[in-house]
Amino acid sequence: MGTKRIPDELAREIAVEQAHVDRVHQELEKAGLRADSVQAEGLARTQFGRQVEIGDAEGAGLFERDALMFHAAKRRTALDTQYEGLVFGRLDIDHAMLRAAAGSEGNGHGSVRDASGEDREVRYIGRLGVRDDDYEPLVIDWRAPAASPFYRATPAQPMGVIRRRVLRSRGTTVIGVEDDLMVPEAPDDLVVVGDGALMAALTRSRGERMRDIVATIQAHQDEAIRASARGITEITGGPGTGKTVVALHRAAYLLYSDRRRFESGGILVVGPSGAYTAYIERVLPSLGEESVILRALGDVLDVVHTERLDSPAVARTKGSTRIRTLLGAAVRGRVPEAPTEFRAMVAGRPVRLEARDLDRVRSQVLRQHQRNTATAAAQAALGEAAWTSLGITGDREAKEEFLDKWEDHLDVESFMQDWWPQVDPREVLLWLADPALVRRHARGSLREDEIEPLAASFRLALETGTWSVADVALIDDVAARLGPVQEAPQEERGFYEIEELEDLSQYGVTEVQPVRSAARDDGAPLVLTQPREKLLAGRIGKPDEYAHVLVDEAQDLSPMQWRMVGRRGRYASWTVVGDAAQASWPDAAEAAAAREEAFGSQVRQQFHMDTNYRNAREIFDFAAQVVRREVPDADIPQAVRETGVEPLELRLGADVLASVTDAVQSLLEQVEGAIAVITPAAHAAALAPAAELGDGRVQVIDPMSTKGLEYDATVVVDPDEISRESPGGIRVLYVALTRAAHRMTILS
Ligand SMILES: Nc1ncnc2c1ncn2[C@@H]1O[C@H](COP(=O)(O)OP(=O)(O)OP(=O)(O)O)[C@@H](O)[C@H]1O
Repeated sequence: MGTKRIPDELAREIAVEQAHVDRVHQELEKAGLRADSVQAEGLARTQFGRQVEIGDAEGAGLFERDALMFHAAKRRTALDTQYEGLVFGRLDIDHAMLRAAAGSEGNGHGSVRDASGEDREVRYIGRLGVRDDDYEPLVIDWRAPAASPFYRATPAQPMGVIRRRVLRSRGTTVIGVEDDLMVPEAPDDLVVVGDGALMAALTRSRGERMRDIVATIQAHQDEAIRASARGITEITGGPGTGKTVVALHRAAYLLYSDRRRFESGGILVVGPSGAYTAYIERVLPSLGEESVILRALGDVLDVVHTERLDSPAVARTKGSTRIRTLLGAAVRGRVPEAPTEFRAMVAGRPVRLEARDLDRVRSQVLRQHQRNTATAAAQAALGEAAWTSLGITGDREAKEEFLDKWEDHLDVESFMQDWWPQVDPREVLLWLADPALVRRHARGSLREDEIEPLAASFRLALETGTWSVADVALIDDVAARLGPVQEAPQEERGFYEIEELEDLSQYGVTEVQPVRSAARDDGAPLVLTQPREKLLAGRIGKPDEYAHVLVDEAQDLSPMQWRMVGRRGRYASWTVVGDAAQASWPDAAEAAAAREEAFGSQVRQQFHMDTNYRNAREIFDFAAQVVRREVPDADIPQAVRETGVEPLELRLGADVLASVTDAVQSLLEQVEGAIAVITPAAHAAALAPAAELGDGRVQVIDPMSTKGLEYDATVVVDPDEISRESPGGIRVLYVALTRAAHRMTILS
């Protein structure tokens, strides 16, 4: 590790690095001017067919591409002003050392020759690759093979690296450097400053958003990031081991290594909550990648967005595959309010079909078709049944005439509209607000004590106009059974009319009343104020499919949620991140089975993370002790950082808000960043005002919503109640106790 030097020396080193960073930016400005004319062509080439060069840092195409990509990225995100510096690393490599180690001629990667010696090479590492007019690399993309020693070199295996330096910048200004020495003694011309970049990064205060770790990725993390894109990559490890951040860097790496496949096929990242997606949303843009889709479990469908959670018991009923019996029967059953009898004169013959006949036809059609795409099949089958009901045998001509008339008959057409309507999958769930219907369709697959609470949850949806997070997977399941809702021909016409009308704006017509969709039957304008309308807003299409699916906090997906995510990754490779000891889904075996089904028989590779980078050792020891009591086989990592401050255990007074306020006030003085008050539902209302403390630095949050998040400090309120209220029990408490980086106060 490095030794501290006098500030003068640090200033000189910073000035050296600043000169290089300036040069990179000058070059980029030039490249920017050039890129304007070639960008479109260059990007097109990247997407269609120059993949051969990727992975070869020497390839001219790579750098050309990178400069172009950078240009695009610059326009989109202004990497340097919003994030932490385009150039963040420097390697000083000694090729003689490398030759001695390998017994061969170096690795031949593109290099910047150092004037001080033939064998010395300086290599700069950055968020994207840039080269100068002579195609000399000024910065190498962190994902290129030539950047790999930056992450993999260790004093035991230096890979030719003498000194690894991390540059810290603000905007385009270098404000600090931190060195790690890979050889026992630095050569005289190499100054070593700082105590190592990792510790410096870990000690910093936490903001509202997760930061990338591109400057300090550790060797074992790098292996998972650069692992093969094929099959299923599982990343496990205890709290704070960097699973999430590693997985996100892996997404950026996959885009780099096979841009054509992953940009056009898409990468989907699924996380537990909206708070989680908001927390991680900066990481990929800070690496220059914006094409990844982030979705919380309540947001997987395009038209339903929800954060509302069911009670644990109802969520458990909805998450289990047992509910599929109910959903299947509901989809195959009668549409409530559909007519139960058909009567008409067809081809001069009186036809009468009773409920029994109608049911038989429906069952027969649904054995072979999805309801929403089977209207024609249902009408034809009904015609056959109608003819049979007349009891006429052997008269083929009469039958043909009858079926011809049947096809165009107005009574039949209007009957079909009521009997075989297009069904939105969400309506099926609303039918289940009736407990009698739930009981009938469940056919014993649900316990009696599950039925009324389940039905009540759909009545609650009808009252509030909101779905729950667990409902989303049910809607998706029903949608897969029903098939896509077919748009009525009139609606299509309405749609075109609107488009045509929109053209009128060119002629000065500014306000357009769309013909159909903006008016309800009673003529009132369509404003989604009715809960039912809110619940059914938008159209549920076919699920999008992705080339790669990344699931974080995978231990929490219910079996039904695995099926939902699985529908989006049927042809995908996967990265799956989780820690069983933090699970809130109680039935691990059932979830595992659903997960296996989603993965299919693809090859597996596994990576295990065992260093906790988040929690100070004192905080993590406390949490580990708690979880070990009930989960003896929990995967417990080693925390790397100490603060010398033990968690503070205090009594929760009768006035809970006063107790929490005192604790928060004290923490506000000790840390600079975000503080969370993690409270069970029982105290949530009383503690809401605590969010007003500390100028937006304090958040009051329930334990489940803290999954994947972290803070400088936390106040964990009533830990016993936290484990009592959740079916995950102590595991959820363990999550709550592992969110703080620097300070934790527990109010028992
Ligand atoms: N190599 C690294 N350099 C700097 N910081 C790191 C590194 N690895 C991890 N961290 C930091 O450690 C913290 C925990 O990382 P992360 O949230 O990815 O862990 P996790 O394993 O997903 O945790 P949990 O399971 O508790 O949600 C983050 O602040 C992350 O930035």
